[in-house]
Amino acid sequence: MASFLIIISSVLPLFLIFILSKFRNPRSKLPPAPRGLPIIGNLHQLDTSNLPDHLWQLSKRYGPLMSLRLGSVQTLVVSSARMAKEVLKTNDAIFCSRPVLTGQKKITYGYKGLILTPYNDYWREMRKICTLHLFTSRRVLSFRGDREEEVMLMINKIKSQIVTSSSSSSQVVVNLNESVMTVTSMIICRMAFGKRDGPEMSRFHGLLLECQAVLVHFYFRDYFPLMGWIDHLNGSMARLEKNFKDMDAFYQQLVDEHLNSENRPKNMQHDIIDILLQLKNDNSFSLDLTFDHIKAIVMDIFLAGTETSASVVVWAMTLLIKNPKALKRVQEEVRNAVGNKGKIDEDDLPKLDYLKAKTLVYVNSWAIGRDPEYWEKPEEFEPERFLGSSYDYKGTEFEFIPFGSGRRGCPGMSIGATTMELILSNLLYAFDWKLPDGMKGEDVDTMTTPGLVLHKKNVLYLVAVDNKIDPNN
Ligand code: HEM
Repeated sequence: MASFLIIISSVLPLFLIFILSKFRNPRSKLPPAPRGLPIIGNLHQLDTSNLPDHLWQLSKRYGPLMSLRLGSVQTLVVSSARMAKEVLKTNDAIFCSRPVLTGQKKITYGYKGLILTPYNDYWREMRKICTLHLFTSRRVLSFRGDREEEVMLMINKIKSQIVTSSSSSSQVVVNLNESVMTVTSMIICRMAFGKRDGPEMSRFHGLLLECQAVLVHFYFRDYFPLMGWIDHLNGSMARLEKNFKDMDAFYQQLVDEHLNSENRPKNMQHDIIDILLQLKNDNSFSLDLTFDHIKAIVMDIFLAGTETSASVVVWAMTLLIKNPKALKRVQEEVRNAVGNKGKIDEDDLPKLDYLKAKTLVYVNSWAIGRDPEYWEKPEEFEPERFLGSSYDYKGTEFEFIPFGSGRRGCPGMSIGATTMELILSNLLYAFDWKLPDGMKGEDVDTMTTPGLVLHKKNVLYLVAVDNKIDPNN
């Protein structure tokens, strides 16, 4: 049996969607399901404009374990903490694999990475390599300077826009999605290959966006095996091939630069490509690391690490601007914690209890996070519920699993959590935030777009008002 967490969602640890074997026994008993059509099953019934909400509504009718048929693929949808525990803990070994899908197979060099790789001996060895060498606390700490520097660059950029804008009121409208996405991808670029600037980097960001699109694209062959020819006819396969070739050429160039690194000072040779090249030379694992493995892991880190953290911050700002009381409280906390220091650094984060309770609450907004068996007033934005409570997000409490759980749980949790807290706290520290003229809190929507990460559908534009604290203090 294969399983797959379709939505690596920083925002909505909501529905665990598991794809069962395409070749299951047709007489086996499946959980309740909406009635589907021959051949396409339930595909036509899925409202992808807000899939989590739609699945949640369906789960109220068909139960916390519901089955859906997507073409020839039988799928289970898990929508309660109790069922999540059954799947992720009791039956973790059965459900921790991933399905083989066209876009993912191609982009991951035939599953040479970690995230999308089916559960097998290869995955186990790869997970060991990553856990022992890429995601240790020492390694997370070694990238601290990169994170802090990039966050301050973002804050300074917004400040400079305020200065250069013609407005006399020290404020500017900020596209939060863009600002936050830029800072998270710069942090990951520096971690992964030690640089952030240059014309090839802006091309890379375009390629990465296209890569995410081809990954979640609907390929007929995945759901209707006899109709794979349509993927050629409609250009999907050519588009996938092109993106793979472009990404591969970009990564190969980086690997080559790292191999010819006489010009790079030794103390700068600590990015992920350096580490992987070193491991390749050491030859101390049962699998022979090739350049394709290295490129697949770098790909994973981009796919797993960029949009997740960015999306969390955008959702957090969305909920805060809709809840002025919570916004005021969290800003007071952040500013009281550091006074006039000028910025929040990573040493300050442990002091920010309310900020953490806030970043916890938004990941808690759908299905499992709305399970009335576990949560009082589950749909209300109440960061206070996490204050002084023992909830953590490490996957041991099944009513709350933003980073997944079990053997496939997120190994980048610590990097992800630190990055999002650092960005959010500095945005709240440096600026007062308000809605653009004429808008009210209720006008800010919470619609989502489906994908590897569940993003806010419409861009969040907010007005940043300079709080006159000098970040370069
Ligand atoms: C707020 C940020 C993040 C969130 C919410 C998040 C969430 C998740 C989730 C839900 C999973 C799937 C777990 C499962 O299948 O049970 C996952 C897997 C993964 N994440 Fe993260 N993640 C974040 C940041 C990061 C970062 C920064 C990195 C790396 C630098 C990373 C690397 C990975 C990898 C490699 C996997 C695959 C693990 C495997 O399949 O064995 N994540 N993440």
